[in-house]
Amino acid sequence: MLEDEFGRGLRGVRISLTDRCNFDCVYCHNEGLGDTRGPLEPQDDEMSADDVVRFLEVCEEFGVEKAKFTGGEPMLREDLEEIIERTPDSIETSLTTNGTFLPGRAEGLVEAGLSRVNVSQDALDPEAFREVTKSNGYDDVIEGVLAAVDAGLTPVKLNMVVFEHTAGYVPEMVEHVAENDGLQLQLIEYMPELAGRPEWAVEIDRVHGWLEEQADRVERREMHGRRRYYVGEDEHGEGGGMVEVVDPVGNPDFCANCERVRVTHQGFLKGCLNRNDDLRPMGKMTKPEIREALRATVANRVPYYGEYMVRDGDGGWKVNEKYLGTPLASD
Ligand SMILES: Nc1nc2c(ncn2[C@@H]2O[C@H](COP(=O)(O)OP(=O)(O)OP(=O)(O)O)[C@@H](O)[C@H]2O)c(=O)[nH]1
Ligand SMILES: C[S@@+](CC[C@H](N)C(=O)[O-])C[C@H]1O[C@@H](n2cnc3c(N)ncnc32)[C@H](O)[C@@H]1O
Ligand code: SF4
Ligand code: SF4
Repeated sequence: MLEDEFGRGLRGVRISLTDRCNFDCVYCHNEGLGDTRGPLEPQDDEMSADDVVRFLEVCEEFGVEKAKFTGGEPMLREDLEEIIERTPDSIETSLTTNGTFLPGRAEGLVEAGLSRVNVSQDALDPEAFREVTKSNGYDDVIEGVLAAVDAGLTPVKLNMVVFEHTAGYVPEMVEHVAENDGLQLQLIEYMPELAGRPEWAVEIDRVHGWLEEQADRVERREMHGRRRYYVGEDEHGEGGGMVEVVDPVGNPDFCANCERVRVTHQGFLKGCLNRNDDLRPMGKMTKPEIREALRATVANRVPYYGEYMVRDGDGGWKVNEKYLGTPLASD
């Protein structure tokens, strides 16, 4: 396994298949790549299925265990099923989607080899949903979640960004997953680093505190050291639901356990979600070139909080002087 100098191995890759999207969520960081608005038709700059598969075959050589397909909206790619089908068998595939295109395609994704899916659902109320996503897709999303559960893409994780607009809906979303088999909830701390609007953030510690009171038990996941709360279980520890908190903002522990690199829709390797100064092109490269680019990306990865960003003495964060103006070790 490839490893960086902080002892973080490379276990997973997150591949953005497009930056196009049929929603316009007010909080969207688009995996660090700017605006999702624009034409919905396929664009020439997107990696082809061949490019993605060639990269995944190199990942297999290095023992990468998991691939996450994301975007933009990855289901706008008509060749998503083909990409999943051609992913090497040793790599587990999952998808993060807004869910609108799952009805009618969920079973095909299973047949292609997809293991599970995360669906973004920020509220159980159509009006609140419309306000956050700037779309009328609520019914399609609900139908999409059901289609995913029926097709066996379980556990289906509902992704909810917790910020000013949605914080009030947390209790009912927790109840919703506790009452419905096959669903789990992922509460994602609002990340202002790329999206701006820091005033929308809510204190994630208050969410942890509330969940601790509700939970029958709490576990820590190896990935990012994320906490998982189990709620509504019966006396035998069965039933109920699982709620995972994704709390990366200003969290050095989260970054210390981050074992993934990203790929942009244009085929650039990216060592950290929050940085765009470490991109390495890979799109049309040969396998030996991809191997070298991947080695270099991993070798140059540094934990964002706690290493690239350090405390500024006023309770905030500043770029570690060590990395100011340092050209990336090449390639
Ligand atoms: N800063 C940061 N945020 C992350 C990271 N991983 C996930 N997130 C946040 O969590 C969101 C949802 O992640 P998902 O794509 O659903 O998947 P995941 O939670 O990483 O993976 P699984 O739980 O294994 O499905 C991302 O879009 C980010 O906002 C990470 O490594 N760093
Ligand atoms: C960028 S979207 C791409 C996949 C797909 N379109 C979707 O919405 O699921 C991936 C995830 O990032 C989350 N996300 C987007 N912007 C965010 C932000 N500023 N803070 C925290 N999470 C964010 C979304 O809620 C979604 O779950
Ligand atoms: S659906 Fe996903 S990619 Fe599209 S705007 Fe919302 S968070 Fe961003
Ligand atoms: S180093 Fe930290 S901020 Fe960067 S991708 Fe990993 S967990 Fe996210």
